Amino acid sequence: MKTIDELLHEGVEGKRVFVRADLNVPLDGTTITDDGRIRAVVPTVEALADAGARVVVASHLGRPKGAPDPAFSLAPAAARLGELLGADVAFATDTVGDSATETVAGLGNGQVAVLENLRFNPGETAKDDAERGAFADRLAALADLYVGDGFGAVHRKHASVYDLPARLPHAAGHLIATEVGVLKKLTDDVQRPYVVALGGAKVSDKLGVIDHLLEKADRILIGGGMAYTFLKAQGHEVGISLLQEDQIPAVQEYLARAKERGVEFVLPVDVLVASEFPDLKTKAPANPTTVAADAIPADEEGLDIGPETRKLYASKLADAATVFWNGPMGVFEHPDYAEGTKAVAQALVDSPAFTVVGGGDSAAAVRTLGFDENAFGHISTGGGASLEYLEGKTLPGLAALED
Ligand SMILES: Nc1ncnc2c1ncn2[C@@H]1O[C@H](COP(=O)(O)OP(=O)(O)OP(=O)(O)O)[C@@H](O)[C@H]1O
Ligand SMILES: O=C(O)[C@H](O)COP(=O)(O)O
Repeated sequence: MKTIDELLHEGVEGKRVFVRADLNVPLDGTTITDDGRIRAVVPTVEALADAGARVVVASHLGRPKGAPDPAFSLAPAAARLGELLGADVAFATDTVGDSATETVAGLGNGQVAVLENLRFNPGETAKDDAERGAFADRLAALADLYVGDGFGAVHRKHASVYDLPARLPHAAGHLIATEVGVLKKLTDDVQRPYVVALGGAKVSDKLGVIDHLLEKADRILIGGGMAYTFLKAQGHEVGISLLQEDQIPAVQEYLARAKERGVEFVLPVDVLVASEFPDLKTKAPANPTTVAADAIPADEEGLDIGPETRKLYASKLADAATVFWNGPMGVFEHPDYAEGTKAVAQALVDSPAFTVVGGGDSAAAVRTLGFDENAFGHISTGGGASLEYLEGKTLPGLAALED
């Protein structure tokens, strides 16, 4: 894979360089609530601009339906990028239309522009190769070179991620190089004990990675909304907790395989429950109660791990040499259900292990709960991308940069 350093060495002055970033940041209206993904692409944009390139930054944001939708505009992200660079950043109000063409044509050497959300065009995410290719052709007309640096989106076979690099000389940016370097350590030469903490809500998305981790990890801690499918698979009632009934047989198979292979699976021993999901807007007190994990009342749902589980998980993380953590332990957005996530984050901060946090929500949780991101070994900008990398899948956006 050619690196951006090689590209810079060859010279980029006056060249139009298309940087595929992942500026898919959480927004509250037009306010960015966590700018981690924008900060992560700054070194690449800065290096190119300093070398005199005309930098065209492009990204998706959210999942608009292939047509312009102001709620998903990249304008706030473009403004934030300008603040971080300390420079004016031009903004094109479309992706391949007149605004994009004029904005790119107006760039001087060392200047930066951001295009509007790539997913406003149906060609970006089209399943049909020809439709994606036609959009990629139009994007290619805007640039001379391509730099892939949107690690969070490399698992998507989308026009700007997969088809465009085939049409332009290309290289990997600094962020992709860092992310791949760190995640490679977890797949190739991991230091043991290797402990994995998994939480969050998307059980079915994460089963693939558990399948893979059974071959790699020494211990797997399960929390968050995932825990209830595991508790149910062990024969416990889980009330009205998040449950993926169709995944129970797969989970049972994993629990059995873990036993055979000597991989320790750790499940919550107690949980915080309430009869309804908390109000995340008003954050009104939720008054949860603590119950044993095998005694969840029929009309209540589990929303965080309990105090005994917090202690247990901290002790199970304490002797690790490597930790990978994906997914919050509870509904951390509400203060009454943030303690489990805080306890795991604190255990990682206290640990001498090499710690990697993966997943958009987990990374945002770490920052919004007030932890210093430098206290972790690495905070990945990839959610699905980091999981699919660990699963050993071929990621279209990395494969496209290989040749
Ligand atoms: N017990 C629970 N019941 C319901 N939802 C929960 C529970 N525990 C955690 N969650 C929710 O899970 C969500 C995060 O899950 P998700 O699987 O998306 O995490 P992630 O892997 O960090 O992020 P992503 O994959 O989106 O990058 C949070 O919004 C949190 O409120
Ligand atoms: O948030 C993410 O994981 C990436 O930006 C990819 O977004 P997507 O899941 O909408 O493709």
